[in-house]
Amino acid sequence: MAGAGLTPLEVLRRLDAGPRGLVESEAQRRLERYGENAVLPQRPAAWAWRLLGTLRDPFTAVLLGLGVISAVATSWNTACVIAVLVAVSCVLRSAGEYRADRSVATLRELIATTATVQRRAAEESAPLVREIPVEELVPGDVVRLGPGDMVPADVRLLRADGLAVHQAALTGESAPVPKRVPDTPADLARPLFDQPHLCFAGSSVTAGTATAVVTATGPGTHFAGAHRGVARRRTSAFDRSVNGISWTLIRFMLLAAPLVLVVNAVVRGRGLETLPFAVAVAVGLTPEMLPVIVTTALARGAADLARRVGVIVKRLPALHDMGAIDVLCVDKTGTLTQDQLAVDCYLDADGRTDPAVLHWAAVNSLWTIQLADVPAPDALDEAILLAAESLGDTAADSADWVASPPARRERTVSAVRDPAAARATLTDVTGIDVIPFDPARRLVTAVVACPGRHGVHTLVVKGAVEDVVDRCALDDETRARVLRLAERRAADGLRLLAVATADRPARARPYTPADERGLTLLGLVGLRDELAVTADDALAALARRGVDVKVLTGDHPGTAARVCAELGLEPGEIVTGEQIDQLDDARLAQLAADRVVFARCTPAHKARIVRALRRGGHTVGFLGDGVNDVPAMHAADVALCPRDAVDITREAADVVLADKDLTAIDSAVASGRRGTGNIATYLRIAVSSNVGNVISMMVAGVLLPFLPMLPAQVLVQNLCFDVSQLAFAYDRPGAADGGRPSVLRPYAFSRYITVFGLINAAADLATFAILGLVSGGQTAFHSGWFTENLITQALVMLLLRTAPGRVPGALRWSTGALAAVGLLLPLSPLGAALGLHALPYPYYPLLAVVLVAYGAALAVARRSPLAAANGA
Ligand SMILES: Nc1ncnc2c1ncn2[C@@H]1O[C@H](COP(=O)(O)OP(=O)(O)OP(=O)(O)O)[C@@H](O)[C@H]1O
Ligand SMILES: [Mg+2]
Repeated sequence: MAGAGLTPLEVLRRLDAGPRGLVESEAQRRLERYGENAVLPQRPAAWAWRLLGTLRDPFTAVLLGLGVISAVATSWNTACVIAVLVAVSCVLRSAGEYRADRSVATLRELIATTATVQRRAAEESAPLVREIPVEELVPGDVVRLGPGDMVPADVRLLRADGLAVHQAALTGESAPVPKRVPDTPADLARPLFDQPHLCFAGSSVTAGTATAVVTATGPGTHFAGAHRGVARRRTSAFDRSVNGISWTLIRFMLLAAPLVLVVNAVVRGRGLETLPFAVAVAVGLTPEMLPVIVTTALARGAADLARRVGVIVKRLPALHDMGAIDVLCVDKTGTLTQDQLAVDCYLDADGRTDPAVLHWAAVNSLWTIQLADVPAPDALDEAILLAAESLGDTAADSADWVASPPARRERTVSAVRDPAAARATLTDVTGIDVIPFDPARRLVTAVVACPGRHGVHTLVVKGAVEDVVDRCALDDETRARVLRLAERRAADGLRLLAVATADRPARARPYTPADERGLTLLGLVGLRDELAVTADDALAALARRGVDVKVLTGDHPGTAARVCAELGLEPGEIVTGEQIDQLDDARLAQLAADRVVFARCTPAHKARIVRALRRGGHTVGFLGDGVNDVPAMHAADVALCPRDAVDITREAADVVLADKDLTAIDSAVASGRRGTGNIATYLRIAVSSNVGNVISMMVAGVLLPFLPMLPAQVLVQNLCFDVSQLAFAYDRPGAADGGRPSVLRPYAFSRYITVFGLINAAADLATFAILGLVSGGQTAFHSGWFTENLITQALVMLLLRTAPGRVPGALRWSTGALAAVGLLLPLSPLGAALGLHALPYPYYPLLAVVLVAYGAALAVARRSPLAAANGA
């Protein structure tokens, strides 16, 4: 890190920067030099880079390998055709990706994380403070930090005021660490992350403000260093299916080519002259358009989602995974509910209304917000303060804690019907310390000094009922009574908090969770949260699609059950975090699959449940909005969040819902399934006909005294197939495909391609027989087979798509063109160049007979159980 032991001025000088900020033109130069400030650099926008990026997939690598072999064997025709194939594939893919990027770009801006930077228009201009996308930060930039910001790069503080940062992503330490500009030169003996004047990318500001100079950006940051080479997430559903099948095919192809060589050598005594032919067969067997189809199908889906329902797909494979999910786990507040809480009741331990309970809850809320300097006040604390205000507590005036939307304010005021209970104002008490909320402890404690009580500190604790009650000095009977009361109110759908206090001798030492003991219980505060408007429709739609919804919440089991019931989701028996702790992974996997609601979950529980479900063979999505959902989001196949989720949650999400509407999830699932359906159709059809062709080429190679097709012919035919099959990216898969999760199942897939590959080979062999009858010559044989192959391919494309009914335009055109090329190319000069020529007339009616028989065989086989589980 630049300048750990230097004074701020020395650091600025080293970075060739000043406290007034960089000049814009210089910042631009540095951006070009250092690149974007992104840990995983965004896909470069330049065309050349895009094209290079598309060379990385396995099929292209295999094709290039085969091209090199052909060039070495001086088979220039083959090498040229392969080069054309690679070029077509790369151009089409990058065009698809580019279109997809463009369509989400505007939406992406809505959710972009920004940094507050201080820059100057020219050398002598006054500094201007403005927001820029984090990616545009450069070393030497002067940035401002405030509560809730992600630290945008590695920075060195120039000024700091009460700054505390959360650096768990770097150190695993969950408590915020204070940061300041030291008066004396820094103590270099301390570990880097403990240096008080340095903050690092990957951490977030929990309190205070600062001005700092950027010392390193993007790949140069410590965060990037720590995460280099570490996969961000485990293999997703996409990797498992599409990539899995790709590799199976590549292995198959690598076997087939040597087999062709060996068979020809053994049976016909041919030597290395069959090498170009073997290479061509290998190329023919590769579904090299798969990456193009995948990109085009998914990019079209993503663009359509962005335009129609405001869904941002951050990485394309996530859309495939959306189509594959069969379980969607959701957090409750802010997803199923609106997170617009309003106080409904405040009760003492006996269930009687007691304003003192609300008062102390408000003391806790006020000082939590003030002292912990939380980024954005919790909706829960806002609601409590508003309710207290309407009771006469003057919190809102004296402490500008938050500006609330008027609608929320009104609802709260009308909910509190006891204005006579005005109490001592909140600000009479003075905040001393706070032990911030922690989703594992489920408590927050404010330590305050009350007027007129010298030498006494009062701990005010509020949190989940069970956790607060556990820390109170209560007899068993009272304890049971309070828990029963909580259960009754939770069953009404209220979100409940218990409030307790304790007096302690005043002290200077900071307070810790160990002090939260021997409390006096005051009572409960109940809050109501409206259900999200479209949540019930969304759940019903997902159920129709065969996606199980599970609720993973930190809330009370009763509250969770009630919310589910109101949304039409049968809650069944509820599992609690405590029960989860008793289970080993296997039992948890079983339980997680069977049950619907999991309450009192810590972030770790949520992640464990997701992992258990995945281990049980499910493809899992997780929709969450809070910091406490991030571990589960990382564990899931695909992570979703609403647009107003906190920065780091949006960071973790693959799919962001820009509108409040949860039914957008259903659209995303449908779109994912459509994309996957098209990919599956392509794979089934392309691979089964390729397999058929290889079988017939092997057989023909053995039977004939000449090569059954010249290498260039194999490749041109393959190029025609590939181009026509691109139409599948635009197909509408059958309605049935939308009703269940779309996963490519390798076993069903292999069976399918074997059956249809054999039918295809049978048609080819029938053609050979006819060709043998009509004319025996090598050129006639090549031409006849070429025509037959292209037409059968067009037939297969029409007959084996999953969707019944109308054939979309793109497919009609491409199959028509394919058949026309098959019939006409041998008649053209280009055909002559490839060694093809017109066929004798008697051939055509015979060919028609073969084609009709082939079409009938396909139609029958399609209805058989062999094609039923068709691999998608
Ligand atoms: N600001 C707060 N002060 C005190 N207690 C809180 C606060 N926020 C949450 N709690 C308690 O902690 C529990 C867990 O809350 P948390 O927000 O971690 O759970 P969650 O899983 O996000 O819940 P949800 O599904 O409702 O979003 C809540 O049920 C509540 O009892
Ligand atoms: Mg939550």
